Amino acid sequence: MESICSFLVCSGLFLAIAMILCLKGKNLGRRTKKLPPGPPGWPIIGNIFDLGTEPHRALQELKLKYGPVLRLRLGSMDTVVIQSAKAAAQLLKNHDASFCDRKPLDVFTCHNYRDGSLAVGRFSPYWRTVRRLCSVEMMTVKRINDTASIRRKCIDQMIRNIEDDTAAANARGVRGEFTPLSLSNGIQRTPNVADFLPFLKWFDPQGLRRNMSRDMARALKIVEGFVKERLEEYKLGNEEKNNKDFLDTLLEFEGDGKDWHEKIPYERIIIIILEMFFAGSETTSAATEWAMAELLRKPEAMRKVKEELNEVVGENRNVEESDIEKLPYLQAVVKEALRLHPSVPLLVPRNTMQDTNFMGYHIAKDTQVFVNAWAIGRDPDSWEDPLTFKPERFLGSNIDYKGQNFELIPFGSGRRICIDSGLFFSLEKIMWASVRRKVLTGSKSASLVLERSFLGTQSNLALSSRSYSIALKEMLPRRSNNSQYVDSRGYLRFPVGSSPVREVISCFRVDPSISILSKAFSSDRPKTSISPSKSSATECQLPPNEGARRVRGD
Ligand code: HEM
Repeated sequence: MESICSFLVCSGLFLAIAMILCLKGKNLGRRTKKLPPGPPGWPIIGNIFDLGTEPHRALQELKLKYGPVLRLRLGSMDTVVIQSAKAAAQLLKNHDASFCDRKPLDVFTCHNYRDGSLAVGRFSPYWRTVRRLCSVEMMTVKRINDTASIRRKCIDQMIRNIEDDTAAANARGVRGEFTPLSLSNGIQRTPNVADFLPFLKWFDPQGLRRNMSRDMARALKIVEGFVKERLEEYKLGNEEKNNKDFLDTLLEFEGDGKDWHEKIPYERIIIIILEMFFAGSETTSAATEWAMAELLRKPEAMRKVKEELNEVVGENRNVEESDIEKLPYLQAVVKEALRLHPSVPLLVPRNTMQDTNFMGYHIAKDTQVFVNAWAIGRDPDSWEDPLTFKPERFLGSNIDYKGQNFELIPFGSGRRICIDSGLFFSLEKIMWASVRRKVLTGSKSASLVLERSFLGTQSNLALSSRSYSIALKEMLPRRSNNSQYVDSRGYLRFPVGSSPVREVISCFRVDPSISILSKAFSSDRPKTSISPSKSSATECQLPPNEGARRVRGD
């Protein structure tokens, strides 16, 4: 008996010593490997507070001290931040295969969203399959061109809706707000501490998973309606064989014999379609608003845009998408706005697939990676006079945002680059078509409030009944240049007759279906002081096949 006891004690001691040695060895290993520099962190929380309320800015400041490759510990999550064009090229070109995974975030576990998602899903055979389907079946020049007239129609419809909503709000003497999809509000505006401190996941301390679950359920239900209608059409034999769209492709897909060998599950198809809505709506509207805001601040650039439009398009017709090639200044404005205000300043965080030697530093598997596209777009090493809005810098330059020029990466680069920059361009073009239209006259007006959020350039659009004004915190340090437009609160203001702000608002919703979604989301939001007007109410009660037609784009 005694010998058994001493055997157990000895074994226990031996195991404990072995474990301690093992842990020490691991730490020693980490210490002997060169890690990127970074600020010291607090116990448990690490560097969470170093991010501040505007992480892209805080990180840019840290770059001054620690250089373009920075290491942070956010709770238990090792994080690396890339902040120069050179380092981004190394990461997204030379080491893309090691960094093309996404970090699984807690809110995306709701309704198994992550399993069906392209944008936040893990790098996997499923991801490869859906990505390929998007490139081959959706984001083709032909598909985008074929749907030009639909976008035109949608924009016209939106202008009407906005007019109705504004009129209704004015009649009631209230302020109306058009808020972006709350689905992404929830995700993007607030960092989730449960991602950094996994033991908090159970408690969901900020209620983010709960809110996401609620909003996601509603969104998925709406999109499921589209899918069901299409399946009904199949049953009735009403589908148009020659005019297949992306939803048809997803429903009919039966595997590619390579990465995926079966049909895509119904639940995942719904997630993919939903994702196309919200990945493309706020990004595009934020980019549009920033471009307009910069132009409003730069009357000279605005004048040039108008002159170019008048010259190429003339007074009497709307801009067509085919005009875009002949509008180099307009294209330069779009690039310049995206340089200064990338819609997703830190891109979508990557996750390291394996231990990697990156620019002489050891980056361990499962490290989260931010690429600060915002800081890179303002880096004096890449850009002359980086803080000035100067579209001319792109005239005669080959620099583009398609992922090959790492000083300009608002759409990312590499395997996980945004699936679209062509459609965005088409939408921008439509925006400019609206710019050309005469702004409504009269005493009614609106205020456009752009607020930075966690990721930096999410915006809130608000309509009021006094005058057009724009509050751009980003621009306030430079507001003295525009004193004639600055009010006592530091808001930039523009008289109704001279401002195309209303037209920008008309572009805020990319598609009526998105409008339906966002109205569904915002209807019970406490800050929303405008209730759906007659027009939006009508829109929410679509006839049975209307939703499906809209997704397809009839
Ligand atoms: C101004 C417009 C847009 C901007 C600035 C933008 C920006 C981005 C960025 C920064 C990423 C992450 C790239 C990376 O990790 O390297 C991304 C990914 C993505 N975007 Fe966009 N985007 C825009 C429009 C759109 C549109 C219109 C759609 C769809 C219709 C879309 C769908 C997606 C999807 C599905 C992904 C995930 C790709 C993947 O992980 O494989 N985006 N976008």
